[in-house]
Amino acid sequence: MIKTIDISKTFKIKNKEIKAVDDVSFEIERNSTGALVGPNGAGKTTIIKMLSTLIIPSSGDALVNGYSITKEEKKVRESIGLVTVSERLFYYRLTALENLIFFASLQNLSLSDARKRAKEVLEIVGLSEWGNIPYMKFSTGMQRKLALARALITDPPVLLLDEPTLGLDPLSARMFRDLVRRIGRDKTILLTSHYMKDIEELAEKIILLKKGKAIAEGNKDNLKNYLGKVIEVEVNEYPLTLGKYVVQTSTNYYILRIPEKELDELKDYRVIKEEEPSLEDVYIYLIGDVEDSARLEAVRRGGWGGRWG
Ligand SMILES: Nc1ncnc2c1ncn2[C@@H]1O[C@H](COP(=O)(O)OP(=O)(O)OP(=O)(O)O)[C@@H](O)[C@H]1O
Repeated sequence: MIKTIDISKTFKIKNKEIKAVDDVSFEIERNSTGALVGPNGAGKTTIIKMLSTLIIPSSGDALVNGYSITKEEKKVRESIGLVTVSERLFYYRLTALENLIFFASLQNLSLSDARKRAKEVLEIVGLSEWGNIPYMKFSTGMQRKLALARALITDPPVLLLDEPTLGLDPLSARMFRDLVRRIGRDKTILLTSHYMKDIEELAEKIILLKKGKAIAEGNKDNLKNYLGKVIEVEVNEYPLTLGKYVVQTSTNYYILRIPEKELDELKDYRVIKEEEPSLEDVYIYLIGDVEDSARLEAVRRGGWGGRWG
Protein backbone atom coordinates (compact mmCIF):
# COMPACT_ATOMS: atom_id res chain seq x y z
CA MET A 1 0.00 0.00 0.00
CA ILE A 2 1.09 3.56 -0.67
CA LYS A 3 -0.54 6.45 1.13
CA THR A 4 0.51 10.08 1.04
CA ILE A 5 -0.80 12.40 3.74
CA ASP A 6 -0.79 16.12 2.89
CA ILE A 7 2.67 15.77 1.45
CA SER A 8 4.45 18.90 0.19
CA LYS A 9 7.85 19.78 -1.17
CA THR A 10 9.20 23.26 -1.63
CA PHE A 11 12.50 23.86 -3.39
CA LYS A 12 14.41 27.03 -2.72
CA ILE A 13 16.58 28.42 -5.49
CA LYS A 14 18.33 31.61 -4.40
CA ASN A 15 15.45 33.72 -3.05
CA LYS A 16 12.76 31.95 -5.02
CA GLU A 17 10.56 29.22 -3.62
CA ILE A 18 9.04 26.59 -5.89
CA LYS A 19 6.18 24.60 -4.44
CA ALA A 20 6.76 21.44 -6.48
CA VAL A 21 4.24 19.37 -4.49
CA ASP A 22 1.44 21.06 -2.61
CA ASP A 23 -0.52 19.14 0.05
CA VAL A 24 -1.09 15.99 -1.93
CA SER A 25 -3.01 13.07 -0.40
CA PHE A 26 -3.83 9.83 -2.18
CA GLU A 27 -3.84 6.11 -1.57
CA ILE A 28 -2.91 3.17 -3.78
CA GLU A 29 -4.29 -0.08 -2.41
CA ARG A 30 -2.10 -3.09 -1.81
CA ASN A 31 -1.34 -5.06 -4.99
CA SER A 32 -2.91 -2.49 -7.26
CA THR A 33 -1.39 -0.03 -9.73
CA GLY A 34 -1.70 3.72 -9.55
CA ALA A 35 -0.49 6.41 -11.92
CA LEU A 36 0.53 10.03 -11.50
CA VAL A 37 -0.39 12.01 -14.57
CA GLY A 38 0.20 15.66 -15.38
CA PRO A 39 2.14 18.11 -17.52
CA ASN A 40 5.89 18.75 -17.24
CA GLY A 41 6.72 20.24 -13.88
CA ALA A 42 3.49 19.05 -12.22
CA GLY A 43 5.42 17.34 -9.41
CA LYS A 44 5.29 13.66 -10.42
CA THR A 45 8.99 12.90 -10.14
CA THR A 46 9.22 14.86 -6.90
CA ILE A 47 6.54 12.60 -5.40
CA ILE A 48 8.36 9.46 -6.60
CA LYS A 49 11.61 10.79 -5.12
CA MET A 50 9.97 11.47 -1.75
CA LEU A 51 8.36 8.01 -1.70
CA SER A 52 11.72 6.42 -2.42
CA THR A 53 13.34 8.53 0.37
CA LEU A 54 15.72 10.26 -2.07
CA ILE A 55 14.41 13.63 -0.91
CA ILE A 56 12.66 14.64 2.30
CA PRO A 57 9.20 16.25 2.24
CA SER A 58 8.92 19.84 3.46
CA SER A 59 5.75 18.82 5.29
CA GLY A 60 3.35 15.90 5.50
CA ASP A 61 4.27 12.25 5.33
CA ALA A 62 3.65 9.07 3.37
CA LEU A 63 3.36 5.40 4.17
CA VAL A 64 4.98 2.88 1.86
CA ASN A 65 4.22 -0.73 2.70
CA GLY A 66 3.05 0.61 6.07
CA TYR A 67 6.33 2.46 6.83
CA SER A 68 6.70 6.20 7.21
CA ILE A 69 9.02 7.82 4.66
CA THR A 70 10.10 10.39 7.26
CA LYS A 71 10.62 8.08 10.25
CA GLU A 72 11.36 4.63 8.83
CA GLU A 73 13.48 5.34 5.75
CA LYS A 74 15.41 2.09 5.97
CA LYS A 75 12.24 -0.04 6.06
CA VAL A 76 10.83 1.98 3.16
CA ARG A 77 13.98 1.39 1.11
CA GLU A 78 13.77 -2.32 1.81
CA SER A 79 10.17 -2.31 0.59
CA ILE A 80 10.68 -0.64 -2.79
CA GLY A 81 12.14 -1.19 -6.22
CA LEU A 82 12.73 2.01 -8.16
CA VAL A 83 12.94 2.37 -11.93
CA THR A 84 13.92 5.76 -13.32
CA VAL A 85 15.31 6.78 -16.67
CA SER A 86 17.20 9.85 -15.65
CA GLU A 87 20.29 8.28 -14.13
CA ARG A 88 23.00 6.04 -15.40
CA LEU A 89 21.93 2.87 -13.67
CA PHE A 90 24.49 0.37 -14.93
CA TYR A 91 28.17 -0.11 -15.70
CA TYR A 92 28.47 0.17 -19.46
CA ARG A 93 31.31 -2.31 -19.95
CA LEU A 94 29.93 -5.02 -17.68
CA THR A 95 27.48 -7.56 -19.03
CA ALA A 96 23.84 -7.54 -17.97
CA LEU A 97 24.46 -10.48 -15.67
CA GLU A 98 27.61 -8.99 -14.13
CA ASN A 99 25.72 -5.76 -13.45
CA LEU A 100 22.88 -7.59 -11.74
CA ILE A 101 25.25 -9.79 -9.71
CA PHE A 102 27.01 -6.63 -8.55
CA PHE A 103 23.74 -4.99 -7.44
CA ALA A 104 22.49 -8.22 -5.87
CA SER A 105 25.69 -8.55 -3.85
CA LEU A 106 25.06 -5.04 -2.48
CA GLN A 107 21.94 -6.55 -0.87
CA ASN A 108 24.06 -8.72 1.42
CA LEU A 109 23.62 -11.83 -0.71
CA SER A 110 26.49 -14.31 -0.99
CA LEU A 111 28.09 -14.46 -4.43
CA SER A 112 26.33 -17.71 -5.30
CA ASP A 113 22.95 -16.37 -4.11
CA ALA A 114 23.58 -13.10 -5.96
CA ARG A 115 24.33 -15.06 -9.14
CA LYS A 116 21.19 -17.17 -8.67
CA ARG A 117 18.97 -14.14 -8.07
CA ALA A 118 20.51 -12.22 -10.98
CA LYS A 119 19.65 -15.12 -13.31
CA GLU A 120 16.12 -15.32 -11.90
CA VAL A 121 15.36 -11.63 -12.46
CA LEU A 122 16.86 -11.75 -15.95
CA GLU A 123 14.49 -14.61 -16.69
CA ILE A 124 11.50 -12.70 -15.26
CA VAL A 125 12.08 -9.77 -17.62
CA GLY A 126 12.83 -12.03 -20.60
CA LEU A 127 16.52 -11.18 -21.00
CA SER A 128 18.06 -14.56 -20.18
CA GLU A 129 19.61 -14.89 -23.61
CA TRP A 130 21.27 -11.50 -23.28
CA GLY A 131 22.95 -12.02 -19.92
CA ASN A 132 26.44 -12.14 -21.34
CA ILE A 133 26.12 -9.07 -23.54
CA PRO A 134 27.71 -5.82 -22.29
CA TYR A 135 25.17 -3.24 -21.19
CA MET A 136 26.42 -0.71 -23.74
CA LYS A 137 25.12 -2.95 -26.55
CA PHE A 138 21.57 -2.93 -25.14
CA SER A 139 18.72 -1.17 -26.94
CA THR A 140 16.60 1.31 -24.95
CA GLY A 141 13.88 -1.34 -24.52
CA MET A 142 16.39 -3.84 -23.17
CA GLN A 143 17.92 -1.23 -20.88
CA ARG A 144 14.50 -0.52 -19.44
CA LYS A 145 13.85 -4.22 -18.85
CA LEU A 146 17.20 -4.53 -17.14
CA ALA A 147 16.33 -1.56 -14.92
CA LEU A 148 13.16 -3.41 -13.96
CA ALA A 149 15.17 -6.58 -13.31
CA ARG A 150 17.44 -4.60 -11.01
CA ALA A 151 14.44 -3.24 -9.13
CA LEU A 152 13.16 -6.79 -8.66
CA ILE A 153 16.33 -8.21 -7.07
CA THR A 154 14.97 -7.99 -3.53
CA ASP A 155 11.47 -8.99 -4.66
CA PRO A 156 10.06 -5.78 -3.12
CA PRO A 157 6.30 -5.49 -2.46
CA VAL A 158 6.27 -1.95 -3.92
CA LEU A 159 7.53 -0.73 -7.31
CA LEU A 160 7.97 2.93 -8.21
CA LEU A 161 8.31 3.49 -11.95
CA ASP A 162 9.13 6.99 -13.18
CA GLU A 163 8.26 7.26 -16.89
CA PRO A 164 9.14 3.62 -17.54
CA THR A 165 8.21 3.66 -21.24
CA LEU A 166 9.85 6.98 -22.14
CA GLY A 167 11.69 6.66 -25.45
CA LEU A 168 10.45 3.15 -26.19
CA ASP A 169 9.08 2.32 -29.63
CA PRO A 170 5.39 1.24 -29.65
CA LEU A 171 6.13 -2.49 -29.69
CA SER A 172 8.77 -2.30 -26.92
CA ALA A 173 6.39 -0.12 -24.89
CA ARG A 174 3.64 -2.69 -25.35
CA MET A 175 5.95 -5.50 -24.25
CA PHE A 176 7.08 -3.47 -21.26
CA ARG A 177 3.47 -2.82 -20.21
CA ASP A 178 2.73 -6.50 -20.47
CA LEU A 179 5.73 -7.23 -18.27
CA VAL A 180 4.64 -4.67 -15.68
CA ARG A 181 1.12 -6.12 -15.69
CA ARG A 182 2.48 -9.63 -15.14
CA ILE A 183 4.87 -8.60 -12.37
CA GLY A 184 2.29 -6.28 -10.84
CA ARG A 185 -0.17 -9.01 -9.91
CA ASP A 186 1.30 -9.28 -6.44
CA LYS A 187 2.89 -5.85 -6.09
CA THR A 188 1.77 -2.33 -5.36
CA ILE A 189 2.92 -0.10 -8.21
CA LEU A 190 3.00 3.65 -8.64
CA LEU A 191 4.06 4.88 -12.05
CA THR A 192 4.29 8.18 -13.87
CA SER A 193 3.77 8.49 -17.57
CA HIS A 194 2.89 10.92 -20.32
CA TYR A 195 1.52 8.11 -22.45
CA MET A 196 -2.21 7.65 -22.10
CA LYS A 197 -1.83 4.11 -23.39
CA ASP A 198 0.28 3.23 -20.31
CA ILE A 199 -2.28 4.78 -18.02
CA GLU A 200 -5.26 3.27 -19.81
CA GLU A 201 -3.80 -0.24 -19.71
CA LEU A 202 -2.04 -0.29 -16.36
CA ALA A 203 -3.54 2.11 -13.86
CA GLU A 204 -6.41 1.11 -11.61
CA LYS A 205 -6.24 4.52 -9.98
CA ILE A 206 -5.22 7.75 -11.68
CA ILE A 207 -4.13 10.89 -9.86
CA LEU A 208 -4.06 14.01 -12.00
CA LEU A 209 -1.53 16.58 -10.90
CA LYS A 210 -1.29 20.19 -11.95
CA LYS A 211 1.19 22.70 -10.56
CA GLY A 212 1.91 20.47 -7.56
CA LYS A 213 -1.72 19.88 -6.64
CA ALA A 214 -3.83 16.75 -7.08
CA ILE A 215 -6.79 18.08 -9.05
CA ALA A 216 -8.65 14.84 -9.76
CA GLU A 217 -8.49 11.21 -8.79
CA GLY A 218 -10.31 8.04 -9.75
CA ASN A 219 -10.29 5.02 -11.99
CA LYS A 220 -10.55 5.60 -15.72
CA ASP A 221 -14.30 4.97 -15.79
CA ASN A 222 -14.97 7.48 -12.99
CA LEU A 223 -12.91 10.08 -14.79
CA LYS A 224 -14.53 9.41 -18.16
CA ASN A 225 -18.04 9.47 -16.67
CA TYR A 226 -17.19 12.75 -15.02
CA LEU A 227 -16.40 14.23 -18.42
CA GLY A 228 -19.42 12.81 -20.26
CA LYS A 229 -19.66 12.59 -24.04
CA VAL A 230 -17.29 14.36 -26.41
CA ILE A 231 -18.45 15.83 -29.70
CA GLU A 232 -16.34 16.50 -32.75
CA VAL A 233 -17.51 19.66 -34.44
CA GLU A 234 -16.48 21.85 -37.36
CA VAL A 235 -16.44 25.59 -36.71
CA ASN A 236 -15.27 28.76 -38.45
CA GLU A 237 -14.22 30.41 -35.21
CA TYR A 238 -14.03 29.63 -31.55
CA PRO A 239 -13.34 31.48 -28.30
CA LEU A 240 -9.75 31.42 -27.08
CA THR A 241 -10.78 29.47 -23.97
CA LEU A 242 -11.67 26.48 -26.14
CA GLY A 243 -8.35 26.42 -28.01
CA LYS A 244 -7.24 23.31 -26.16
CA TYR A 245 -9.97 21.31 -27.93
CA VAL A 246 -8.77 22.03 -31.47
CA VAL A 247 -7.66 18.82 -33.16
CA GLN A 248 -7.37 20.05 -36.74
CA THR A 249 -6.83 23.42 -38.36
CA SER A 250 -7.56 24.17 -42.00
CA THR A 251 -7.44 27.40 -43.98
CA ASN A 252 -11.10 28.24 -43.34
CA TYR A 253 -12.35 25.92 -40.62
CA TYR A 254 -11.33 24.19 -37.39
CA ILE A 255 -12.24 20.84 -35.96
CA LEU A 256 -12.74 20.73 -32.22
CA ARG A 257 -13.15 17.71 -30.00
CA ILE A 258 -15.12 19.19 -27.17
CA PRO A 259 -16.99 17.88 -24.10
CA GLU A 260 -20.74 18.05 -24.68
CA LYS A 261 -21.13 20.16 -21.56
CA GLU A 262 -19.00 22.94 -23.10
CA LEU A 263 -20.76 22.97 -26.48
CA ASP A 264 -22.91 25.99 -25.68
CA GLU A 265 -19.73 28.06 -25.54
CA LEU A 266 -19.71 27.83 -29.33
CA LYS A 267 -21.90 30.09 -31.50
CA ASP A 268 -22.19 27.98 -34.66
CA TYR A 269 -21.00 24.47 -35.23
CA ARG A 270 -21.57 21.42 -37.37
CA VAL A 271 -21.51 18.10 -35.51
CA ILE A 272 -19.24 15.51 -37.13
CA LYS A 273 -19.54 12.73 -34.58
CA GLU A 274 -20.30 12.00 -30.94
CA GLU A 275 -18.12 9.64 -28.90
CA GLU A 276 -17.39 8.27 -25.48
CA PRO A 277 -14.40 10.17 -24.07
CA SER A 278 -10.87 8.81 -24.07
CA LEU A 279 -8.51 9.38 -21.15
CA GLU A 280 -6.76 11.94 -23.31
CA ASP A 281 -10.04 13.88 -23.53
CA VAL A 282 -10.25 13.83 -19.74
CA TYR A 283 -6.65 14.99 -19.48
CA ILE A 284 -7.18 17.89 -21.90
CA TYR A 285 -10.37 18.95 -20.13
CA LEU A 286 -8.83 18.93 -16.65
CA ILE A 287 -5.24 19.93 -17.33
CA GLY A 288 -5.13 22.14 -20.40
CA ASP A 289 -5.75 25.76 -19.42
CA VAL A 290 -6.18 29.10 -21.11
CA GLU A 291 -2.48 29.91 -21.19
CA ASP A 292 -1.83 26.56 -22.86
CA SER A 293 -4.57 27.30 -25.39
CA ALA A 294 -3.04 30.66 -26.20
CA ARG A 295 0.36 29.07 -26.68
CA LEU A 296 -1.03 26.31 -28.88
CA GLU A 297 -2.92 28.80 -30.99
CA ALA A 298 0.17 30.94 -31.46
CA VAL A 299 2.12 27.94 -32.67
CA ARG A 300 -0.66 26.88 -35.03
CA ARG A 301 -1.05 30.23 -36.65
CA GLY A 302 2.46 31.56 -36.30
CA GLY A 303 0.87 34.62 -34.75
CA TRP A 304 -1.97 35.91 -32.66
CA GLY A 305 -4.81 36.78 -35.04
CA GLY A 306 -8.09 35.37 -36.30
CA ARG A 307 -10.06 34.32 -33.26
CA TRP A 308 -12.38 35.68 -30.64
CA GLY A 309 -10.83 36.52 -27.40
N1 LIG B 1 16.06 19.74 -7.16
C1 LIG B 1 15.24 20.72 -7.54
N2 LIG B 1 15.53 22.00 -7.27
C2 LIG B 1 14.69 22.99 -7.63
N3 LIG B 1 13.52 22.81 -8.26
C3 LIG B 1 13.17 21.55 -8.55
C4 LIG B 1 14.01 20.44 -8.22
N4 LIG B 1 13.38 19.30 -8.63
C5 LIG B 1 12.23 19.69 -9.20
N5 LIG B 1 12.09 21.03 -9.17
C6 LIG B 1 10.95 21.81 -9.68
O1 LIG B 1 9.77 21.27 -9.11
C7 LIG B 1 8.71 21.26 -10.06
C8 LIG B 1 8.19 19.85 -10.22
O2 LIG B 1 9.18 19.06 -10.89
P1 LIG B 1 9.01 17.51 -11.18
O3 LIG B 1 10.29 17.05 -11.80
O4 LIG B 1 8.54 16.82 -9.98
O5 LIG B 1 7.84 17.52 -12.26
P2 LIG B 1 7.30 16.33 -13.16
O6 LIG B 1 5.82 16.34 -13.03
O7 LIG B 1 8.00 15.07 -12.85
O8 LIG B 1 7.69 16.84 -14.63
P3 LIG B 1 8.16 16.00 -15.93
O9 LIG B 1 6.90 15.52 -16.57
O10 LIG B 1 8.81 17.08 -16.76
O11 LIG B 1 9.09 14.94 -15.52
C9 LIG B 1 9.27 21.87 -11.33
O12 LIG B 1 8.93 23.25 -11.33
C10 LIG B 1 10.77 21.68 -11.18
O13 LIG B 1 11.47 22.67 -11.87
